[in-house]
Amino acid sequence: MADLFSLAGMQGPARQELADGAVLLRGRALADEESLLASLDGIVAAAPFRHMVTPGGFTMSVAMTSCGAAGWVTDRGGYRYAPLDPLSGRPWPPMPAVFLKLATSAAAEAGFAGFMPDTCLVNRYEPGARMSLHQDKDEGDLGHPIVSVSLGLPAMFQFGGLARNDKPQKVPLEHGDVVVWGGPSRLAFHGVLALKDSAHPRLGRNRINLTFRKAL
Ligand SMILES: O=C(O)CCC(=O)C(=O)O
Ligand SMILES: [Fe+2]
Repeated sequence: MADLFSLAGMQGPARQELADGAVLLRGRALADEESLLASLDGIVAAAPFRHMVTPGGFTMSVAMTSCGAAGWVTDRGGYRYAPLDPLSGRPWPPMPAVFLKLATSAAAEAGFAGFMPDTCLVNRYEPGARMSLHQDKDEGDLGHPIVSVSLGLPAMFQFGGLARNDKPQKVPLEHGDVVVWGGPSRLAFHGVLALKDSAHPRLGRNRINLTFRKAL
């Protein structure tokens, strides 16, 4: 008999509350897979992935690009949102309609109706790449949630509390999963453990993460 678990690919319930204001929507992006990947190709052609440097001088293992009215950048001068891609000196590629529709509808499902992101950070993890525990706090108004879409290789997401030393839960994320956090969880510490090597049928040895935010 087809129950919720078999429909969700034996991964557990389609919707999982991680904390107050934080929801995992399993497989939520799968229906838009083809148009998301086609749009992604367009973004990367115009604004290639690059490994940026932290203010402390470390080169990030995750390669990044952005689309939308601003892009998240880091260099020796700090973290910030920039209206122009520093590589090209031109505006970032526009946010594709399918990106915006997925982000706004997933946010609404998670309880954040009216979310209107103006930036999407595109993260590319190759095997071994990781993102250490951090808070997203470079945005002007922390009243808006974050919508995070996972594509390609599976990863172990860490979702902690509001203090750096709160023990994070380990949340396995797969192709098509969407995590939304805001409200009381907006400043939750989170990160991604080093990506294990394998191959994804559509994205090869890569995990792509789309992080939607209202930055400006
Ligand atoms: O790759 C992820 O799942 C998280 C990315 C993230 O936390 C960020 O870009 O700030
Ligand atoms: Fe983050």
